[in-house]
Amino acid sequence: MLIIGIAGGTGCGKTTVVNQIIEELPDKEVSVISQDSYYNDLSHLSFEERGKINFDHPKAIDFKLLGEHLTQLRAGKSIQQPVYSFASHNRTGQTVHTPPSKVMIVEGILILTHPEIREMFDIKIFVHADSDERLIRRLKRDINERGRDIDEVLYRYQTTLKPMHDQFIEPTKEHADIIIPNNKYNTVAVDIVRTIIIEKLL
Ligand SMILES: Nc1ncnc2c1ncn2[C@@H]1O[C@H](COP(=O)(O)OP(=O)(O)O)[C@@H](O)[C@H]1O
Ligand SMILES: O=c1ccn([C@@H]2O[C@H](COP(=O)(O)O)[C@@H](O)[C@H]2O)c(=O)[nH]1
Repeated sequence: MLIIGIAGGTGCGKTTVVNQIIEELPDKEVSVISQDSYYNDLSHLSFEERGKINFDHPKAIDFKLLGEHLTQLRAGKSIQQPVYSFASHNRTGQTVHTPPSKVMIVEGILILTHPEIREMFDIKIFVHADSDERLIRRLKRDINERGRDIDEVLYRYQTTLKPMHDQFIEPTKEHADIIIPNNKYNTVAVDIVRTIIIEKLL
């Protein structure tokens, strides 16, 4: 099994890059795990209380469960990946059956901050886009797809997102084996990563 970790600040294009990489690859051979699925279970809190959580701090992530799941997958066992709802800031209670595959891609803003999780990746990738570009993309995406308004996105950006990015996320770039510049769509980098994966699948 080859486990690839793909990190980078919000809006840098991680999900887009992952989708581009797997587009032409056989479904059964490559699976994706999103760090978003491993936000802590916040069912004990009200919607208002959940909305005040700092979702950009490493403590917001259930790294224990993510580590257990990666260990199970490596041992050839399937996992039940939780499904997360950005609209309700919580796990939905549903899960996605995720079997082990030859290549597992794990993507998320904070996945390279945790030493033991980092150790589990055979290849570590950091996707880079400038912060103004990321903010523009985040505004558009969160308003169109995640049920947010402009005030919510800008408030979160100023209070937690930017400080947490500078403190925790940007420094993990130094752990990366590959840095993908993604201010513009980067088909060359996507092709290179796909080639590495195809070699593993042969
Ligand atoms: N290279 C790019 N150029 C322009 N827009 C992009 C690029 N990559 C991603 N996007 C757009 O930016 C938004 C955020 O991308 P996404 O892949 O969800 O980022 P992330 O998963 O890193 O938060 C999406 O609406 C996506 O379509
Ligand atoms: O309930 C939530 C949980 C997380 N967020 C924000 O999501 C991003 C991480 O996701 P990306 O897809 O990498 O952008 C993170 O910056 C959190 O602030 C949220 O808004 N609500």
